[in-house]
Amino acid sequence: MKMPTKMRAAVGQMCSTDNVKRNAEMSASIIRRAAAADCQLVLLPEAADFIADASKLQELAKPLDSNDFVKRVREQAKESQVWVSVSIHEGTGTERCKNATLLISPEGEVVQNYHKLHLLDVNYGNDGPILESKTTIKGEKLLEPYQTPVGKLGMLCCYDLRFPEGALSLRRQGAELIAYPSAFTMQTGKIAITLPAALGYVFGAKVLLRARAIETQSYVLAPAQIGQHSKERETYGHAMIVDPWGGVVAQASTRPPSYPPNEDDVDCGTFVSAEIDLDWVKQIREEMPLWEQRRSDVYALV
Ligand SMILES: O=C(O)CNC(=O)[C@H](CS)NC(=O)CCC(=O)C(=O)O
Repeated sequence: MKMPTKMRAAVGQMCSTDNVKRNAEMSASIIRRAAAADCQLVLLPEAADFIADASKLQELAKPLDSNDFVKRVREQAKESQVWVSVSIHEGTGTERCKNATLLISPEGEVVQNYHKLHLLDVNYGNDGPILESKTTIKGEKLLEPYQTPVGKLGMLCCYDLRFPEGALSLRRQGAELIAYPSAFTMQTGKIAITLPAALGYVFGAKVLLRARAIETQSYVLAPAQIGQHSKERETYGHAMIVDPWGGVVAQASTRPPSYPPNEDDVDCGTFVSAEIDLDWVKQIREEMPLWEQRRSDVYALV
C-alpha cells in the first residue's frame, strides 16, 4: 500500500510578553488546538518564550537544562503527540543569549537546536537602530534538514530570510519544508511599492517568504509574533504558509490581541494550517529541474 503523503502543518501566531509562564501556556494552547485539528507539526514563533526589555534578558534567558518554558512545551508536545518547533532565548551563562529554534519530537525530546545565523543589526526609518548582536551570539552552522512525518524540515529564523543562500543550501541538503519562525518589525512588515502608488504598501516579508518558497521549490512555514508586546515593542504578525509554487495557502488574522494583554487569557494565540503535499513537491522538482540546471561553470554554487 502506498503511504499517505498528505499531512498537515500549523504555524502559530501569538503576542509574547515578559510573562514567561503565560507565554508557555499560550504556546501549549496553540499546540493542543493544532493537534486537535489533525496537524502533525506545529511551529511557534521567534521569541515565543518572551519579548521583553533588554534589561530583563539576564533574568529571563535560561539555559536549556533549566528552562521551564521549554519544559512546558516539551510536555505539551508529548501529551498532544505532535512534532513542535519553537524559538527561544537560550541562556549561555554570559551576557548574551543565543536565538535558538528547537525541534521537539512527539516523545518530548529536543532533536535539533538551530542558532540564528544572521542577527538584525540595522538602522532604518522609525525602527532603527536595532542591534540584536548586543544581546545575542550568532549561530555558526546550518543543521541538516530533519525528517518529520510532514517532510524534511530545514530550519532558519526571521532575518535569515533575507539571505537566500541559507535556504538554497538547505534545499541542496534535501529540505522539503523551510521554517522561518519570525517576529517581523513594523517597518519591514510594510514595504512601499512605487507603481502604482495608490496601492501603498505590500507586506515585505511576504515577498521574501514567497521568493524563498519558489526558488527552493519547498513549502515555507512562518509562524510569527503579532501586536503590542510592551509599550516599546510591536510586531507585524502575518504568520503564513507558502506552497512550493509561491501561493500563500494559509495566513493568520492580521488582528492583534488587545493591549494591555488579558493575563488570564492563555488561549488568545492563533494558528493556521495547510496540507503538505510531498508528491507535488517531487513533481514540481521533476518538471522544473532547477537543481540540475544550475550553472556551476559560471557561478559558485551554494
Ligand atoms: O529576540 C527578540 O526579542 C525577538 N527577535 C526579533 O524581534 C528579531 C531580532 S530583533 N527580529 C527580526 O529578526 C525581524 C527581521 C525582520 O523584520 C525582517 O527581516 O524583515
